[in-house]
Amino acid sequence: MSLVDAAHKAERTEAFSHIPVIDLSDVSNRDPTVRKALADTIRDACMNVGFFYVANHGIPETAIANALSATKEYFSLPLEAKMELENKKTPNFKGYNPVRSSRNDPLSDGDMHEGFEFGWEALKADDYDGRQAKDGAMAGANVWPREPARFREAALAYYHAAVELGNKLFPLFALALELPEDYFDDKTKNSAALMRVLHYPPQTGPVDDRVVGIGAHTDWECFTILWQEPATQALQVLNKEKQWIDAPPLQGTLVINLGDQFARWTNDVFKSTVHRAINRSGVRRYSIPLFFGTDYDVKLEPISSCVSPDRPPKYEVVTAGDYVKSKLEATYGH
Ligand SMILES: O=C(O)CCC(=O)C(=O)O
Ligand SMILES: [Fe+2]
Repeated sequence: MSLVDAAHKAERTEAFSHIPVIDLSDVSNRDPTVRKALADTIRDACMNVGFFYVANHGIPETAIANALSATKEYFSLPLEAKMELENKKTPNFKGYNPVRSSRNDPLSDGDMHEGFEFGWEALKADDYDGRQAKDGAMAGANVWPREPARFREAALAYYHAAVELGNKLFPLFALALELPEDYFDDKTKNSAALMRVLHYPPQTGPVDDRVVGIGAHTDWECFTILWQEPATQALQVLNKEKQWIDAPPLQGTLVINLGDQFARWTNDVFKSTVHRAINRSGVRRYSIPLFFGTDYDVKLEPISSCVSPDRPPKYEVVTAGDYVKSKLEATYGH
């Protein structure tokens, strides 16, 4: 069955009611049969849900624990200290955004979370490899808080581990789209990956739908690798019946969800699914998404096998950088 036929079939099947779990133990296995089987499972999730959990993802628990403890300490600083690096003062919104300053859902009254964002940077500052200089419209050096002193190193160590995982997933996404495994290699040379650490204060009592942790939105890049705090339900994913399906944290897993760049490349064969988060748990919640995009100069043109006479191109062609920049400006620039 062609990709387009498979997409049409998926669009006719029942709305999803749970998020699948995919075991990544074989992510580096070179056996073509094993890789094809893994890619098929990923393809089903990408066409039907746009979200899946990954188990045995290979990111060391210590990298997660260090990033989390530095994040908690950072967010516990006084607001004035955090506001020194407010993201509106930096090119392309690197740095800190306070509670209610972002609108992921343009119709909302501001997201009930604070965050801190940064992009690619070598772990050792003197290993600068020039990648940031290739970001064009999205250029903007990272900024780092003075306190806690270990924040930069802990956050970047996790960032690099997540980018490494992302680099292993691109060949499987290519295989799932019946493309050569190296199809995305020349489009992902500069690691256009943005990471955010997020803190959601608890919202108790009646919650106004216009002020939730993060309002209903799709992500903008190819895919997101999301770590969410154990034991705290907050993330919800919208199915085609407009039902919110809970995506609770599952022990030892990460969530992978597709974003708009993949939806545009694949003419919606891969789904960029709407989601939101609401923290009604009564305690603070933290999460760490890494948004892995294509290089900012790449044009988001539909892949030919995802277009047919009965599935004409759905999106106008834009470059990845212009797309992400316009979304950043709409989300923070008001
Ligand atoms: O915190 C979460 O679980 C979701 C975060 C998210 O959707 C985002 O930052 O785009
Ligand atoms: Fe998101």
